Amino acid sequence: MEKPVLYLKDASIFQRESLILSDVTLHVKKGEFVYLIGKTGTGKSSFMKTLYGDLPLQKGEGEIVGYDLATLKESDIPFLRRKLGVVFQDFKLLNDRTVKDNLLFVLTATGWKDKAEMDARIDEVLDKVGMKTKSFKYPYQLSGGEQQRVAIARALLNKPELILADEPTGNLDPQTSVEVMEVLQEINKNGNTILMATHDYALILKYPSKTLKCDENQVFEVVQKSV
Ligand SMILES: Nc1ncnc2c1ncn2[C@@H]1O[C@H](COP(=O)(O)OP(=O)(O)OP(=O)(O)O)[C@@H](O)[C@H]1O
Repeated sequence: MEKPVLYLKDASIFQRESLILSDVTLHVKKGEFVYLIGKTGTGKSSFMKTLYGDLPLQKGEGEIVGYDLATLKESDIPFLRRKLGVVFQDFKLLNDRTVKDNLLFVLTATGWKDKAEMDARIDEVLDKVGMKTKSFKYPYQLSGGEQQRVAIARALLNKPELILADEPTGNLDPQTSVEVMEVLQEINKNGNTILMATHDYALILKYPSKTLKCDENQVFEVVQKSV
């Protein structure tokens, strides 16, 4: 059996001393699209932060893209993040540079050297999200949906083993949310594994997939009907 991209066993998620989620056990396999849902404050962001190394896993077992979360060191975090693509609600693009330069910044920071290879990779990821013709624009010249598509392209640059998307449609109107979701669906069809935190139930109904729910300090899988 192929090793899961992510697994947690009896894991607890804390914010300082407060227990946010306890006894979390789950697997995400290569190629899956998994939703993480739950009301505001139930711990979705804390859960995501633990996965990308922003919060330590203090109790239980966890492995993500080959990294042991319980023994993760500060110095491992940049390497872990290279194997993950993280997408945030507020896009987090650098406003003082163009789309292309936003992506070049990441490639340079992650050790790419060859200019032609960098250009080709940028073209490739922008093409995947339908933004190839806008590489010269500044983020503030783009709509929210376009900015999020650029952020998704940025997440794809280093061919991540897992994409973590924390409320990627949270700042977008319903129509634009669907457009961004179409991009994520397409990427998933091409083999990318995606874990997406959301409270947009309309999207889940439109694009049904495995769904984990945070509630009362627990995470459990729900069947679509009871979402
Ligand atoms: N930096 C922090 N320090 C202490 N407690 C925090 C911190 N961040 C979040 N919390 C608490 O942890 C709990 C879970 O918050 P979290 O942001 O993970 O929830 P969420 O489900 O992602 O909510 P939302 O949908 O509003 O982002 C909340 O009770 C919150 O008050």
